[in-house]
Amino acid sequence: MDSVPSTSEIVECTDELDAELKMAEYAKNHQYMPKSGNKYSIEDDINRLFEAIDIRTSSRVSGFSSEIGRDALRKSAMKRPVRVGSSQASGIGISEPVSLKQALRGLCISQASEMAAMKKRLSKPAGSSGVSEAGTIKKLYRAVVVEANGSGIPLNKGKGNLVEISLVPEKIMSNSSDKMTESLQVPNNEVLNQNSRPLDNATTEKAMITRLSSPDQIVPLVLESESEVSKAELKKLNSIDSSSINHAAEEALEIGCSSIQVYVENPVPHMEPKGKLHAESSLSVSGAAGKVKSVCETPRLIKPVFRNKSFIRKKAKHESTSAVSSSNSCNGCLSNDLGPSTSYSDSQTQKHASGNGRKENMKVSSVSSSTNHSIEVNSTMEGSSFKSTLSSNCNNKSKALLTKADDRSRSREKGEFSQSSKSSIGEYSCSTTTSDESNISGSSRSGSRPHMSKDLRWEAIRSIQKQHGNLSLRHFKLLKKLGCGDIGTVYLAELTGTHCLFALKVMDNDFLLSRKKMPRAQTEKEIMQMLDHPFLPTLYAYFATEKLSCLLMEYCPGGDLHVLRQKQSGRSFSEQAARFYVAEVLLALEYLHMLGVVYRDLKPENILVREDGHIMLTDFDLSLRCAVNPVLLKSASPVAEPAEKMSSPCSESSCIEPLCLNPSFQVPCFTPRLLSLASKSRRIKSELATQISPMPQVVVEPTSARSNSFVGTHEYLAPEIIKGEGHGNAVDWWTFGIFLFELLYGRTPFKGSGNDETLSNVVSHSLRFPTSPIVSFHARDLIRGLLVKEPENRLGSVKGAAEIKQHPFFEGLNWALIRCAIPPEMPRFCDTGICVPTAALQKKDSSKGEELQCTEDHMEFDMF
Ligand SMILES: Nc1ncnc2c1ncn2[C@@H]1O[C@H](COP(=O)(O)OP(=O)(O)OP(=O)(O)O)[C@@H](O)[C@H]1O
Repeated sequence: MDSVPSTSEIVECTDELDAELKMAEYAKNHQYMPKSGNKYSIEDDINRLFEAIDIRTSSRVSGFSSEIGRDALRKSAMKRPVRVGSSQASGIGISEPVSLKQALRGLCISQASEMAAMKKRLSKPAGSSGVSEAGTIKKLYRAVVVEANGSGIPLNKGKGNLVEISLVPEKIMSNSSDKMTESLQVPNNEVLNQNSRPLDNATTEKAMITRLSSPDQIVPLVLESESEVSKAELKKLNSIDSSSINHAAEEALEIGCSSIQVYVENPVPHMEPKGKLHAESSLSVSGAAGKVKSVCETPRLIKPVFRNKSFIRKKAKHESTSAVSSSNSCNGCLSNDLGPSTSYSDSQTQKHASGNGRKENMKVSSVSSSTNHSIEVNSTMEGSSFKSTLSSNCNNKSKALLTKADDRSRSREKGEFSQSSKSSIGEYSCSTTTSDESNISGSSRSGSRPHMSKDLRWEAIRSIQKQHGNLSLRHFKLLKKLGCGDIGTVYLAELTGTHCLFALKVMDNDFLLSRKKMPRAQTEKEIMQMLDHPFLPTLYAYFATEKLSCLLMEYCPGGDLHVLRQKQSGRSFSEQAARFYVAEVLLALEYLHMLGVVYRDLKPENILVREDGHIMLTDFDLSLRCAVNPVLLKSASPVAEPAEKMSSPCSESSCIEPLCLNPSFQVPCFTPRLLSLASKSRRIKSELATQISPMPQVVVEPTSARSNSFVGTHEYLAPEIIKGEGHGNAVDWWTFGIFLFELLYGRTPFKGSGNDETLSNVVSHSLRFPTSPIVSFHARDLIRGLLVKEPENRLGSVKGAAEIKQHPFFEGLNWALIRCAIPPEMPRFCDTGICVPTAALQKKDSSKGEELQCTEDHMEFDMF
């Protein structure tokens, strides 16, 4: 296991750069030194940033410099490439031959601006805001520096109005391993009837959260020794705060779990299988069904509106969105119906004919499930996890579905619903790079999450906080169970009185502690706190009681890609559809890598489909946190960039077609079209490339991250993980290759008859493509590049996502606007049962009787 330095390292081997840097250094020393102690100009900042990313020196300097200003700059520089990456992702790369300094200025200018703004704020008299100077500095410092105090406790406990900026984690999570013998389970059937049981404490019934004990569930195991998980970890988990992330431990004691209000009918009989876990609960899950009338309104696509719009049920005032700004659109307040709007109009979506205030009954039935097991090498455990279910919200009537978690039941749903035998290997050991578990830079404040800043759910949360203080479980109505994973159960929850819907992940602290899964829960929480990306979930709040820890997340109603794939003809996606999904996943992975997160558990089951048809990559408890350092590389393949640009079908600079690449330099767009032959095209591209000075490329990939953990999913495990050779970021590119393969061919390439055979195949079998369906050369070529067994030769291992994005398979794709592209498929709520005619539904229900019976044999209850 290699150790990874936590320092920034910029690699640039050209003399030109040396000269530039020397010039910058000279300029810094002779001209740009600030005249006074605190009067810095932007130019100064730029030069300081030069210094901060100095190739030679920074590589030798500790990443934890005690010199705050320098450290902040370095971290800013580290953060900066995230934006650069975004811009690359947006196809807004530097396209003209400019000097290195110009290029770096371009890269650093906003950093400098930020610094200038900060300094301005710093120079503000402390008294003006009533805050001490020290406090102000502390806040500002916090805003740009990832804390590494090891405690996980931010300097400011989120009480101020500090806008925090998520930055790159400096260190990897501490070595930890999970040896689990049991996982959370789910109830088979539950009915949460809002209507018949009005929300008040008098009528609140206890709900039970059950855990199934599925023989198929294999649990994460411990490969490496780990320090004992203790109460201290729980404390740490709960101690992290940020504005709307509430720490309600104290409050929890006050309110207890009885504050969870769930309306149920006919509680499920208490089953007590072997290895059961019992606990008194304040939640109850019922097996009987209330009924929800539902009207399916097929989504009418006018213009894709990105996120936010459908999880708030209250009628909202119109908010227009444009293609470009749609990601910020908040169409959140909808009707009083349960669930999201089905209209995709950018301007009229919020006008939902809802049954104003009318309460609905929900019928929760098991329809779809997918296995998503965790595996442990040294020990196995029973259990199973759930796949997403869809609670739909067609205008007046809705029927929510509940998935259940038994493999046997899944197998019986074959043909119609998802069935996945893929299991996540959850060994949680560790890594290499120095890690500071307290590096939590994220904040749940909407202000620090630009792409979600207009989301009305933030407002709803704030309003509750204003009225009641901290957010806690008592503020939510749990509408139905969405699924159950290794570390928690996810519910569809409504913030009472706001009509805002969320996915609420509830974790049992005792369970986490006893199963040594607390580190996983903490990892997930810490990672989610950092996220602010259209294809990654937003964490609205975290709160905890003595018994429970809760993550309040964005609700994603469209099921997962595994389920969706099963529904395709031939059980595989068309190439166009696959390209769309993998492209969005690629952007999500790129972003995660920039944050120092190696995802490690990519598979269709972990990719949820939003209401708008775009994806959301979830599940970070097996991810690896590590140091990531911006690296400046001189382009080794000057052809690549121009090639991408040459591939554009359109030269209109104003073109905003998502699938149209907008060339940023003047090349006649017809040229490559006229020279359609590949060889001619390549030659032209090559010639053009020589006319363009290749620019150094900033790469922000955790290329040196190493871990020996045995983590992943059998069919998706990279050879280096299986061989125990230690792994790094390249594992995500391997899994990305398997993922693309599965989407296109409907199966994974190395699957054997059993897990052992699968692992053996991964290591020793060469890649073979099925003859059917027909898949293009480019797609196969990309898969081939990704499924290279030696990680160092694998596509993406050096330059990360940037390398992969340049592959011809993605030719013509506008990365910047893919979030506005029309998805291959819009979630059809009917598919999940919401609009299924009664007769059909009854048929489904009766067909599930046997399955439920089987499931119950392995059911155990864990009452929170
Ligand atoms: N934000 C969400 N919106 C809708 N459904 C969700 C959301 N998050 C999770 N789910 C559903 O809940 C299920 C359980 O999720 P969870 O993340 O707890 O477990 P998992 O995905 O099985 O992974 P793991 O066991 O590794 O934690 C998922 O499979 C998914 O179906």
